[in-house]
Amino acid sequence: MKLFTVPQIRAWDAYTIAHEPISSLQLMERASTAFVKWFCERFDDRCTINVVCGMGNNGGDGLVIGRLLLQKCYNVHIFVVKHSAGGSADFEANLARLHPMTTVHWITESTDIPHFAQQSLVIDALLGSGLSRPTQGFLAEVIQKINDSSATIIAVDIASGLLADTPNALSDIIIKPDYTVSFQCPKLAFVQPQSAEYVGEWQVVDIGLSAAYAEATATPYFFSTASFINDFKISNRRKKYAHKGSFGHALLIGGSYGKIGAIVLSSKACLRSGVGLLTVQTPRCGYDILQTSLPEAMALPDWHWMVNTTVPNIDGYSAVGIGPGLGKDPLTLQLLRELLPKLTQPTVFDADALNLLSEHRELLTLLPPNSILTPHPKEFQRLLGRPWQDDFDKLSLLQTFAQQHQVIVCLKGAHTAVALPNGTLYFNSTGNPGMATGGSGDVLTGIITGLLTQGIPPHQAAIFGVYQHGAAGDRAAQKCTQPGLIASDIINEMGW
Ligand SMILES: NC(=O)C1=CN([C@@H]2O[C@H](COP(=O)(O)OP(=O)(O)OC[C@H]3O[C@@H](n4cnc5c(N)ncnc54)[C@H](OP(=O)(O)O)[C@@H]3O)[C@@H](O)[C@H]2O)[C@@H](O)CC1
Ligand SMILES: Nc1ncnc2c1ncn2[C@@H]1O[C@H](COP(=O)(O)OP(=O)(O)O)[C@@H](O)[C@H]1O
Ligand SMILES: [K+]
Repeated sequence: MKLFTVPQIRAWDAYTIAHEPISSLQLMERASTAFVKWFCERFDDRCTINVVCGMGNNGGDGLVIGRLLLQKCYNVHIFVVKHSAGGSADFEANLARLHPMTTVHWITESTDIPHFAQQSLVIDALLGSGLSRPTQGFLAEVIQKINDSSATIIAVDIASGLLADTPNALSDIIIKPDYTVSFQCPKLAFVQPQSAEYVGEWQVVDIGLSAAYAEATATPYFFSTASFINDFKISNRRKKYAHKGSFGHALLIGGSYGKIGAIVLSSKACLRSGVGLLTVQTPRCGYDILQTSLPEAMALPDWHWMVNTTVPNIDGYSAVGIGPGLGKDPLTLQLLRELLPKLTQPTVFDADALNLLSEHRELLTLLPPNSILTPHPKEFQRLLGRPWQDDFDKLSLLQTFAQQHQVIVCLKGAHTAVALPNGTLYFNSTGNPGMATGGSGDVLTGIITGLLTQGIPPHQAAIFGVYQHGAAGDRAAQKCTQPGLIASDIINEMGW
């Protein structure tokens, strides 16, 4: 799914209105109907609902939502914050439609702000994507009062005061919703850690904006949904006469004394991704551990007891993964230095392989094009050599890094962002905080190395691998709960 900026979404609305054709008033009705459908599936008519509206089209949505809920016999109170002399045309039209049904409570000064009771619901329709400046005055006071209440808050389209495509100032006063129900496509802010408290649990509802516009409009941002991933057509079917040679031979290099588990986890995940053969280079202290815990893998023990030091003969391997548990010993650095110019096969760099690259930045120029790097935010900061100002700055640095080095970077975390060498970014839709546990990233390295080994092109291996890793994590969390989840559970749930 493509992610669009606010100006693009506005153009998308206008294109749909012109080409469907549909009036903007009807489009508002359609959007609000989609919201109400979502709402009624979750909340019954025993609750008290406060719809708090502004005077733009987001407020217009609020008025329609209020009317539709009244028609469904919900207990609805409608408030309008008078932040400008007149409302948008669609707001005014819907205000007129509401009058025979109920009284609208106008908020014109601080003393008009109601108390929102603990058990009630607040539908936030103050400001949407038309936010043009920070909230102030009694509008900000209303937001503060809603946030201070214990009511359940549901934002219409986007939380009032939250900027969709650019960072907010720390001092901005913004609704902190429990849920955001957004129209047609997620906003960029929804996949940034810094906006988390201003988004809550979010869901996109389809309001039937033009498919032709979406197809024709370019964007660097994508959201990897199930249907998007299915379009890759990466099959889980194996041909009847397939043999182990049909699925490639992976080489994983990693582990050091005390961190052999990391490379074992990667190895297990690599095997489960479907590779024909797997060879694992570990220091000698890892030999018995690997052979015992994973008899399916072949071991290539380094002469050194504690760390990897030897550049293996990489001829014949379909793909390479290096880093989990690797350590940063000077002898291992030497290995990496000598390995880099020899690599002709697709390669994944993770963990200490990335840290060594950060500490010896001249090595970055030796990365083969389309290599896949899988840093967590701290590792990415080390690769950059400097911190970022905010999440949007981070995204732009990520795009630039991928373009400059012609590599694929999977910046891990909730909504892992995969940056391609052409500057596009794919935000992942799967995964859960249960995966914030040691070894989860090692599993990802094994999965992506395994996909590369089977001949899947690097950009697909990265996006698909990240998606499937999160999906396996979601299945694992269903079984073990989020706190109970460990990295091995992700491996046990792998399969596509
Ligand atoms: N057909 C469509 O387009 C559809 C649109 N849809 C809905 O429309 C929403 C976007 O609507 P919108 O563009 O009218 O913007 P919205 O956020 O309601 O506010 C704009 C008003 O607020 C004002 N204002 C801004 N910032 C302010 C501040 N800090 N403090 C005070 N005032 C402030 C601003 O004033 P101005 O900047 O002009 O001075 C203007 O008067 C979108 O999120 C979705 O919910 C859906 O129905 C689907 C169909
Ligand atoms: N809150 C979260 N939501 C979704 N996925 C997460 C979350 N926290 C961590 N993950 C995933 O778990 C993995 C953690 O990787 P990493 O930090 O490298 O762990 P390790 O080094 O212990 O293997 C990443 O793939 C990341 O996307
Ligand atoms: K809103």
